[in-house]
Amino acid sequence: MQPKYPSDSLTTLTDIVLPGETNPLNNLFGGELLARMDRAGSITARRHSRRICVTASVNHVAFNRAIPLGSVVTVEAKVSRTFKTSMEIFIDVWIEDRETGIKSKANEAIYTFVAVDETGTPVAVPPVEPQTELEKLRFEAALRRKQLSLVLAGKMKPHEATELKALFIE
Ligand SMILES: CC(=O)SCCNC(=O)CCNC(=O)[C@H](O)C(C)(C)COP(=O)(O)OP(=O)(O)OC[C@H]1O[C@@H](n2cnc3c(N)ncnc32)[C@H](O)[C@@H]1OP(=O)(O)O
Repeated sequence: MQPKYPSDSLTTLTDIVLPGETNPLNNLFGGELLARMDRAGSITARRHSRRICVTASVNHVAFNRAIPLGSVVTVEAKVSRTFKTSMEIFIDVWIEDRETGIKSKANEAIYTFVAVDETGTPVAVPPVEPQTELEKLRFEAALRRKQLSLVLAGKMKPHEATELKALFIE
């Protein structure tokens, strides 16, 4: 299969935070942000693979900054690495200052999607070729994140997670 660039399937969703989407502190509810990230990530996975894609795992989420009511929130989803049938999608979340328009990073997350056929059976996806320095860094680290996710899900034995183990051995 022909490799694709991360920019080929980049998805950017911009939306405002409405009163029904906030917690008692008037900040964006975490579950609402997870849903927005899942939507953006699944569109990226579908654009990359041109297949039906399902969320296999949420590997990491960092709610670093609260997002206040009325904020304009941009969710950016990019393929960071592909394996056989799965795709790691990196999500960056930005909020935009109302007066200056300057965007600052609020949160990030890493999701895994799997491409499937009409019966739900996993199918192969095209490789991804990172271009920028950040894309290359995220690509390099993705295998150990996959191994960690599989170990935590009980789908890989810890001793098989060679890339992950190498992190802890000088
Ligand atoms: C967009 C949405 O919200 S969809 C709705 C929510 N999601 C769902 O309903 C998905 C339900 N789950 C499923 O359908 C299945 O468990 C699947 C398709 C995700 C995986 O099916 P499995 O039978 O486990 O297939 P299999 O073992 O071949 O794994 C398929 C790939 O997923 C990867 N995978 C499975 N679980 C995980 C996990 N927890 N973390 C990382 N990767 C995983 C496997 O490593 C494999 O990757 P590879 O082919 O690239 O090496």
